[in-house]
Amino acid sequence: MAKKQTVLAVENLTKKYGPVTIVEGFNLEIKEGECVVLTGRNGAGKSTVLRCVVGADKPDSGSVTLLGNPLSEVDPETRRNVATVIDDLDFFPDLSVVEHLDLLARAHGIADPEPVVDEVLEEVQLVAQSGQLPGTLSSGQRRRLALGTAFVRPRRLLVMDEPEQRLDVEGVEWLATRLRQEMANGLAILMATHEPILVERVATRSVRLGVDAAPEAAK
Ligand SMILES: Nc1ncnc2c1ncn2[C@@H]1O[C@H](COP(=O)(O)OP(=O)(O)OP(=O)(O)O)[C@@H](O)[C@H]1O
Repeated sequence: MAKKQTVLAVENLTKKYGPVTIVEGFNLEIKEGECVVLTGRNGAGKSTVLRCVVGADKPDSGSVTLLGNPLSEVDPETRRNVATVIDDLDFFPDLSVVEHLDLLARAHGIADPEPVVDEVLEEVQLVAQSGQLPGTLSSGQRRRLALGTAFVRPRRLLVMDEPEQRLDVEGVEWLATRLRQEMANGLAILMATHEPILVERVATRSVRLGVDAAPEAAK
């Protein structure tokens, strides 16, 4: 069997805010088809790690490597392999749901986005809302749109911060199933979550951050 490629490697990452050390000496490796879940109490540093991984925040020391290239230096082609669902507030206010998905797909080189956009709209259950502007969606529908944007574009690594937020029970079940499919297709996933269903059904490994952190058994 072919050896699985390492998609993300984090080595010895340390991040401080002012004098306070939030994350110290953090290491992580995620290969294709694996999902690592970050758990821990509020303020433990989960989002901080994710922000450093996607380049939204700069670590004080340590390195983040994506598909073998240092994240700080990676070319746009490599960066395009990272899909993120960190926030669902930064939509274009004047673009409809379907226009958002279409734009995202085209921006990432999908020449004929219609089939994948239609499929994702169906899956995130926003067909009836496809012509609406983001500001008119319910909070759960906005989260569904944010998740949809990750699935209309090419991706090797998916980074998500509490993707379960504002999803209904069926939505969380759908997400768990969808993420398992993505892993079967070789996607690497890193997510922070407080949702036990995602930890139990999706995680290959969970890593607990913070002062109460204790090593957790690999599943
Ligand atoms: N820009 C910042 N300036 C100062 N402190 C910050 C900043 N961003 C985060 N922190 C602090 O870093 C710590 C970790 O925050 P982080 O958002 O990573 O936690 P988290 O584990 O994601 O928490 P939650 O489960 O509540 O989402 C917190 O104590 C927070 O107050």
